[in-house]
Amino acid sequence: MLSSKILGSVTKRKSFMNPTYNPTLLSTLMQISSDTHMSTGVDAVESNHHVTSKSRVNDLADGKCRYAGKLSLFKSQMRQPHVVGTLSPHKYMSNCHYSTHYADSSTINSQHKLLGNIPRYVKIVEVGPRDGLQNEKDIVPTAVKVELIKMLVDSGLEVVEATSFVSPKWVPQLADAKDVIEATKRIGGARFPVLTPNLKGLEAALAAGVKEVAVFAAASESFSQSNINCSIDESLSRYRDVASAAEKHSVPVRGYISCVVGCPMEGAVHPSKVAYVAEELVKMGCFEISLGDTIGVGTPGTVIPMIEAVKNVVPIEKLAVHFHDTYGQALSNILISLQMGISVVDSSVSGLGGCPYAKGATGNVATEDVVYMLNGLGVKTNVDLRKLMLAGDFIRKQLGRPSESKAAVALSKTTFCASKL
Ligand SMILES: CC(C)(COP(=O)([O-])OP(=O)([O-])OC[C@H]1O[C@@H](n2cnc3c(N)ncnc32)[C@H](O)[C@@H]1OP(=O)([O-])[O-])[C@@H](O)C(=O)NCCC(=O)NCCSC(=O)C[C@@](C)(O)CC(=O)[O-]
Repeated sequence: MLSSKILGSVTKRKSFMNPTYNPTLLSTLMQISSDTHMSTGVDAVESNHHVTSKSRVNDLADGKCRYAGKLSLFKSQMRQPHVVGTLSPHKYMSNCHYSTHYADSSTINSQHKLLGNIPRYVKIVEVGPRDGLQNEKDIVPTAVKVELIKMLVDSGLEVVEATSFVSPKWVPQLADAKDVIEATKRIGGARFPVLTPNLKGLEAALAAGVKEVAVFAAASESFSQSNINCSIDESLSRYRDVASAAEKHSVPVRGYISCVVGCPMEGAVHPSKVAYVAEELVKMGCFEISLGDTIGVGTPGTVIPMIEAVKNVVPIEKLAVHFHDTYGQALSNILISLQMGISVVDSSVSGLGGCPYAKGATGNVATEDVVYMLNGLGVKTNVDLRKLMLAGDFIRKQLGRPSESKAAVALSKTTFCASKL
């Protein structure tokens, strides 16, 4: 029902991109595209290209040939050089604005129809230092983890999941959890939750001075066994103990659910299984439930029914989404989740990540890509994309491989050199 409300017009329209059939939608898309490109264009450090583009948008807004005009503007912007600079702070920290301004009232109306439910503010939960680095082949030095966390906080992220108090035999990459937490006390300025799989983990986290924890269950039995060595119900019983002990220390507990649409061993996961675990986690006191597509197989077609099932038992305000991007579906899944009323998104700088117990799963959706999309939608995040990219650049250099963020790669590349044209 809801899925047909949200997706109905998409699936029914044959000529989606043809202005003859759907001028309003095309106009919306062109506006988003042109504004998004404009935001890239604003980064054209030494050129005034963006000024020209912006005034042309404004001129076109009241013109008769709106669709044709915007189409040609879009095309011309696609051809235009965007000298976006490199990540050297000198060039990159220029006068960039990654925001979107809508001038055209007709597009605002159509946007309202398509994007009306999207929240004005989205809280991003940065999971790179934990979810990202837990999966690295080589153990990342503590000092690098701490510098990364510092840079992420500096970019404006208000929640940075720092590490896990799990068995170092299972996840040796995070065996330095205590030292990382000690260092976060000097950083301040954000919340630094950690994962705790049992009372032992909680006790160690509390002793280290942690102020917020997360428990992690699964909607698939096989994944629960391979990730935490117990069944779903056994894990829920452990987490009840963790939650009640945490409550005594006034420490908030977040709940994760892995494999919300698919499991690497069992295949498709029924939404009712996710709803069951979500309800139990809320009953034990979790303030937020993060719905994890651990292996990144979801599409809006499977994510919508899953969220519908969960929101029947858990208020939507308590839900967060956590998408991996294995199949390139993460941003579309995030967009649909926002349309359904969710306003908390987990992501990982530079697209780091994967789960050591989910073979083949690639990283989380890149935080840079999420912020870029949200900026394009005019949704506030309080994250400075330039500074975030510096954090991404720092960690990718440390790891010795390129960023998985499409936005970061595009924005940091000099794709054309204006002087050569
Ligand atoms: C849950 C356990 C501990 C069970 O592991 P187990 O082997 O069944 O536990 P055990 O109670 O038999 O203990 C075995 C040993 O571990 C020790 N131990 C036991 N607990 C702890 C602890 N907290 N901290 C430190 N040490 C601990 C314990 O003391 C003992 O040490 P030994 O006596 O052999 O020397 C283990 O399976 C584990 O640590 N698993 C962690 C797995 C993990 O971290 N996975 C990745 C995070 S989840 C994820 O990434 C998904 C998510 C959240 O991002 C969302 C998504 O995308 O889906």
